Amino acid sequence: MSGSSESIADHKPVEFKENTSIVVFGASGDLSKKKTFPALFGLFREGFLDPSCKIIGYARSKLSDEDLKEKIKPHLKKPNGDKDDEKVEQFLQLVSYISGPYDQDEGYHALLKVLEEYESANSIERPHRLFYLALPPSAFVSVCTQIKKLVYAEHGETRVVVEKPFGHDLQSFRDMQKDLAPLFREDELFRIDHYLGKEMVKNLVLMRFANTFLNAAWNKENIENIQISFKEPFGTEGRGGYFDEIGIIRDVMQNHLLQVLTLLTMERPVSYDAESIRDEKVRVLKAFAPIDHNDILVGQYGKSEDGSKPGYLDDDTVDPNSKCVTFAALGFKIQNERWDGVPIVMRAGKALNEGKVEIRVQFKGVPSGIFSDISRNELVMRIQPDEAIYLKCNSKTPGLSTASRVTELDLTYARRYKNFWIPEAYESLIKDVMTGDHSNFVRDDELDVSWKLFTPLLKYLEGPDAPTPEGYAYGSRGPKNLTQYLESHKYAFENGGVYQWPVATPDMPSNASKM
Ligand SMILES: NC(=O)C1=CN([C@@H]2O[C@H](COP(=O)(O)OP(=O)(O)OC[C@H]3O[C@@H](n4cnc5c(N)ncnc54)[C@H](OP(=O)(O)O)[C@@H]3O)[C@@H](O)[C@H]2O)C=CC1
Ligand SMILES: O=C1O[C@H](COP(=O)(O)O)[C@@H](O)[C@H](O)[C@H]1O
Repeated sequence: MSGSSESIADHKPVEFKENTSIVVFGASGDLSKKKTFPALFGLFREGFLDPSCKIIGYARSKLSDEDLKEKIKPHLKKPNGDKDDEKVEQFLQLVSYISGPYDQDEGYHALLKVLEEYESANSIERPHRLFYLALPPSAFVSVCTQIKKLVYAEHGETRVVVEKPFGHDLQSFRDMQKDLAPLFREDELFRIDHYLGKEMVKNLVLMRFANTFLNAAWNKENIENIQISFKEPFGTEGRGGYFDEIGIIRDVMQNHLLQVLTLLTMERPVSYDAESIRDEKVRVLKAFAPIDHNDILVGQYGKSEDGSKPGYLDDDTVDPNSKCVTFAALGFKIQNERWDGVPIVMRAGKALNEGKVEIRVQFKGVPSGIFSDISRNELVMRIQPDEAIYLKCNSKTPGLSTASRVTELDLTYARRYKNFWIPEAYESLIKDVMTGDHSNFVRDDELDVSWKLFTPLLKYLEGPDAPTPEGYAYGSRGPKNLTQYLESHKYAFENGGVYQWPVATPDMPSNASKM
């Protein structure tokens, strides 16, 4: 493992602008169509992808250039969903397709020919080649081996982007890393975790370290508990067979949510550069206590209450006795000076009552005395949908009443920032690859520590003593024991859960806490 600041810092990144070819492996697939090409289009539309670039789709499927263009075209839209036909046509001019195998030389010879033709036609001496692997992980090593052997830019710059999953557990991650590490320098590899490209996740470092009031209170003395929650309103419909081997913990917790948690809990990096940030993320991860198998709540969804939505086990591709976890709440403890004793809950579920990803930081209550039954402050950072940060605080009810009530300091992006382009996660991350900025990509040693943390839990949940997941109805909040689980981690549901965000007008002053 490299994991060292020197290896990347020593190599000053060049920006990929002109002289750039982008090869999308797995171009016939789902990710390419829905995310990779639309993100390249978004960057092109916004002027961040040089019109002199060449974009080549590569996959085994026998497609023509036109077939690929037809496949991706419906997904090339403006952020508001409108079409921009002129821009789409200009973008598609840059795109072509090569059909070839992933593990044999022939397709790569054809690819090299196209790359060299483009580079010589444009008198490019130091080519920039970006290879994006929108492929299942089983193909990563063959493709990377062939890239290195046949299309690596010997006299220019090569960057390789790989998608999660980075292994299935600690051993498989290490095996994959052992195969990939000799091929590329760590600064040439970009491991995408698309949550790191989300606007609110990118805001965490700034919010925490550029605001004295937050920074000063960000510790066990002031924070009662932390929750990171991921809710999706749909099940694994049609993907059950795939999901059965993965489960919700591998799908979003070991990667996306853990990234959020490390950014939320790490110490102040010495600078904003990629290695300083990633060093701190690794440092805090090493302070995580092993996940306690008795401090988890796992669930699997059944049919919706009205019977209209199928349960997880109704999928024909799923083993009828599967104990696959589609909902999990996990308790974390960080054993360092800042966080010792603060309960942290990460929870994620499919087929829930809504789609939402958010962070909740609940502060300690104020001393009793002048107030009775006053709510805690709670900072909510909503990652999606509709980015927002709001701080629930106590304030006098306006008017004659002196009663306290919960209100909020509210930064809702859509209200605060008008006509502002907030890039999609993949747009933002591909832009980072072009500039050579690794801050929002996952380093090898981060993965090693995170797999070390999660592998024992996964082995337990997939082993002979695995608990049977608690059932919950499709479209519900999750397992019935969730509320009790959260309360046992010191989460206080204020006013019995009456508070709704946002509430603009005080309508129930009689219910508010008395001073
Ligand atoms: N889809 C999504 O929204 C997300 C996907 N990812 C990750 O991105 C990667 C690609 O995902 P996705 O596009 O959904 O995957 P697909 O299953 O659509 O595969 C992409 C392409 O890879 C080729 N392929 C499929 N199976 C194999 C195989 N066993 N061996 C070699 N090639 C194969 C196929 O192209 P052909 O046969 O033409 O060569 C296919 O079109 C995966 O690692 C996935 O985990 C990450 C986040 C979200
Ligand atoms: O990686 C994955 O993430 C998506 C959720 O991503 P989001 O950007 O839509 O929040 C999840 O649906 C999928 O199962 C998982 O593989």
